[in-house]
Formats: sequence, structure tokens, C-alpha cells
Amino acid sequence: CVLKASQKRRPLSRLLEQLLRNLEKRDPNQFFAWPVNDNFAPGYSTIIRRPMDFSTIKQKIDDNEYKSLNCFISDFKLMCNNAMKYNKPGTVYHKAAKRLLHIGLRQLTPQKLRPLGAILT
Ligand SMILES: COc1ccc(C(=O)NC2CCC2)cc1-c1cc(C(C)=O)n2cccnc12
Repeated sequence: CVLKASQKRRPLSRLLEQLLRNLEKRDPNQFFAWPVNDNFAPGYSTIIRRPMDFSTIKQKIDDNEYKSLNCFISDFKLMCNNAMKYNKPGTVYHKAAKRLLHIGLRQLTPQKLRPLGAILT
């Protein structure tokens, strides 16, 4: 079927959506799926100045706000670092963030991304 202009995804958006899906799989408890709620995380919005989560990243992809892969990677790092800042080491969230950051960045290395073609140039 012929894709309508509105359905035609920009190559970068298609790549970022694929990378996002792979990262989300590494968050089975969905701790990073939605914005952190101050009711469950006392003082969160005063401690974390720039909150970030997977649903916000998805919305930014859909709104074509990412102009490069690096901007996408920066938001992923921000999301993980926020969790390691707010949550004390040893907590389930700090450990999940540290693990997610490590696994995620390993998926986002040039060696892993090169097979996806010249889109990144
Ligand atoms: C979208 O955020 C969440 C969604 C669900 C849960 C959750 O199911 N927590 C249960 C595990 C023990 C209660 C936790 C969180 C959560 C993430 C976070 C992060 C990412 O800092 N957080 C911090 C303090 C308290 N709760 C959370």
C-alpha cells in the first residue's frame, strides 16, 4: 500500500523508535516508562530539574524534536542519571538505572549502529 505523506516516517525517527523499543525491553518493571510522580518520590521535582522518561522520549521522536542520534542518547543518559541522583545507591531504582545505562550505551556504540547504515552520517 502506498504510505500517505503523514504516515511516511523520517529515517531518523524510524531508527530512534527501533532503538527506543530495544531500550524499553531492558526496563521490565517499567520504572522508566512514565514520568516519576512526586507522590511516590518525595521532593523529586525539586531535586531533578530536567525529568526524563521513555514516554517523553517517544513523544519527542513523534514530534521530530531529535535532530540527531546524539540528542536521543543525551536524553537516555539524562533519564538514567536522574535516577542515580535522586535514588540512593543500593535502592532498586539506583541499581536499575545503573544497569540500564550500561546496557543501553552498549547498544548505542558505533559498532552496533554502523550496520544500520549511512543514516547516521
Ligand atoms: C514511573 O516510575 C515508577 C513506576 C512504578 C514504580 C513501581 O512499580 N515501584 C514498585 C517497586 C516497589 C514499588 C516505580 C516508579 C519509580 C521510578 C523511579 C525513578 C526512575 O526514580 N522512582 C523513584 C522513586 C519511587 N518510585 C519510582
